[in-house]
Amino acid sequence: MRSEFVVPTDLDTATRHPRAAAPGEPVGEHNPVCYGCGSRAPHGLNLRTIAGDGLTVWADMAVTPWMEGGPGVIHGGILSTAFDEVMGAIPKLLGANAVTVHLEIDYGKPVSVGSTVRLHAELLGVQRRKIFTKAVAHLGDPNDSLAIAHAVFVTIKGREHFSDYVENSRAADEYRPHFTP
Ligand SMILES: CCCCCCCC/C=C\CCCCCCCC(=O)SCCNC(=O)CCNC(=O)[C@H](O)C(C)(C)COP(=O)(O)OP(=O)(O)OC[C@H]1O[C@@H](n2cnc3c(N)ncnc32)[C@H](O)[C@@H]1OP(=O)(O)O
Repeated sequence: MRSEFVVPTDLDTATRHPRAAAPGEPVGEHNPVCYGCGSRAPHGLNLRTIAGDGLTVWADMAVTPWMEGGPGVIHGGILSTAFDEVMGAIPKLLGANAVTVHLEIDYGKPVSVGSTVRLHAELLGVQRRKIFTKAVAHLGDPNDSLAIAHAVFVTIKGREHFSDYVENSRAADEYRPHFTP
């Protein structure tokens, strides 16, 4: 599948954080009301991302009727969200808080409503605050991909980054104590 994503050659060393989720364990939600991973997000994807070996993660997503775009197939934006979410778990394996600055998707085949898609993401490299990732969506054979995604995440200081927005959160009452000086 065609992709023009470029990863720098002068990468930093990247290692798994000693307290990162062990392989086979859930990486955990970064916000309980997150549209992608939040267990309390009423209309969300509720994705449960699992740590893989090394700097990899995976998640399964059942493609349900509300996800429809073209007749009988998933909307590309939903798949894009799922990719963003799963690749967004890679910084957590590094012990970092990070947000997406760049996301691109190559859609290779339609994804049927009723199927269960596996999304498998890996770290491509780290350079300063930038974290480069790749993910593949497939139905069981990673070599037979439905779509491929690439993303760049940039590390942030969570408290500073979200302080102007936290009052808009559904969970503002829970967050507010962490943001009060
Ligand atoms: C105690 C309680 C605390 C609780 C806290 C909660 C913890 C939760 C933690 C984590 C939540 C994760 C949530 C994930 C949700 C799923 C993923 C999403 O949907 S994320 C939403 C969409 N993304 C955004 O809203 C980002 C918007 N962008 C920004 O805010 C800024 O761009 C920011 C802060 C990320 C960077 O801005 P700068 O001013 O700090 O830094 P500059 O210098 O511009 O960029 C740093 C490096 O990144 C490169 N960069 C920037 N944009 C790039 C791009 N589009 N493509 C490639 N590289 C880019 C730059 O070239 C620079 O690289 P060089 O080191 O100089 O080489």
